[in-house]
Amino acid sequence: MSLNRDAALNIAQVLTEALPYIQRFTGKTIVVKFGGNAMVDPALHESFARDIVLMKLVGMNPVVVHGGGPQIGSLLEKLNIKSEFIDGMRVTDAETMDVVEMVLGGSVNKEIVSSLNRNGGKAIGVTGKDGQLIRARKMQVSRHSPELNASEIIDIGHVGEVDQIDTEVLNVILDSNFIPVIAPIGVDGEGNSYNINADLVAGKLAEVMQAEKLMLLTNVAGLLDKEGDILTGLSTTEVDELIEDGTISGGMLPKIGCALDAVKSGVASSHIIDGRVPHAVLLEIFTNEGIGTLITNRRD
Ligand SMILES: Nc1ncnc2c1ncn2[C@@H]1O[C@H](COP(=O)(O)OP(=O)(O)O)[C@@H](O)[C@H]1O
Ligand SMILES: CC(=O)N[C@@H](CCC(=O)OP(=O)(O)O)C(=O)O
Repeated sequence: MSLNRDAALNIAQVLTEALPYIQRFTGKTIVVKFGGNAMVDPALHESFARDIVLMKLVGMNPVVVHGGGPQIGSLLEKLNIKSEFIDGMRVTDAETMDVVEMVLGGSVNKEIVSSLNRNGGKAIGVTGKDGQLIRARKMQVSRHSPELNASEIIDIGHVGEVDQIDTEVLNVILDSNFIPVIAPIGVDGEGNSYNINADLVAGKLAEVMQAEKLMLLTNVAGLLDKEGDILTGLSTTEVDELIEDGTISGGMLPKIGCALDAVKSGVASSHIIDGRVPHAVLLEIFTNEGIGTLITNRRD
C-alpha cells in the first residue's frame, strides 16, 4: 500500500474515532479559557485558533475567554510600573487598570479575533463592558494578620469579581453564528472598570450558560501534587486539603476555585489542561483519556 494511502487511512480512522464526540457535543456550549504560555507562542496560538474553528464547524458553540497576564506584565515593565500579585490576583491601581484595559481589550483580544478569522472562523471580540456583559463588584481579599491575630481586609485596588452576567450580547453573537472572544474586564453601575482574573470570568460564563465543559488552558500539565505528578478525579475535600497544606498556590488558586464552582453549579465537567501541548483543546474533546486534570461533581 502506498504511503499516501496509509496516511489517508489514518486520517479516516481519526475522523471516525472523533464521530461519537462530535455527535455528543454538537449544539453544546464549551467555554474555553486561553491564557498562560500558549498565548505567547505563535505556533500554539495558531493551533488553538484552528481547534476552535474546527469545533465551531462541527456544530459546537465555543465561547473563548482570554487572559493576558504575561502581556500586561511586559507593558507594565516597559512603562516602569511595578506590579505584585496577592493570592493570584494582580494588585491594580488606577494607572495599572488603564494598562490592563489597553492590553486585554485591545491588543490581546484583537490578536485572538484575527487569528480565528484568518483560520476561517467568524469571531467577534468584546470586553465585559460591551452590552454590560460582565457586571463587576470590587473584590474583597482578607488575610490573617499575625499582629491582630485576626483576619483583615486588604485593598487590592480595581480588582473585580463577577457580580452578574448579562448574556444578551453573547446570545446575539452566538445566534449569528460568530465565535465570541471575551476580555475579562468588568464594569459596575457607575461605569468603573474592573480587572477580573480570566479564570473567574470563564467559570461564571460556563455556569450562566450551563456549558457542557469549562476548559482552562494553562502553562502546566494540570493540577500537580507535591511531587509534581498530575492529579485527576479530585473531590472538593481533597482540593481544600491541598490549599490548606500549600500544594495549590498562586494563579492555580482562582483556577481550581472556579473549576469547582462551575461543576457544583451544573457544568458537566471542568478541565485544567496544558496549553503548551499543540491542539490541547481537540485532544481533550476528541479522546477518551483527555489530557490534564478533570473535575466533575463527584461527592466526597
Ligand atoms: N498545585 C499546583 N499545580 C499546578 N500549578 C500550580 C500549583 N500551585 C501553584 N501553581 C502555579 O499556578 C500557575 C498557573 O496559574 P497562572 O500562572 O495564573 O496560569 P494562567 O496564566 O495560565 O492562568 C502554574 O504555572 C504554577 O506556577
Ligand atoms: C485580577 C487579575 O489578576 N487579573 C489578570 C487578568 C488577566 C489574566 O487573568 O491573565 P492570565 O489568565 O493569562 O493569567 C491580570 O491582571 O493579570
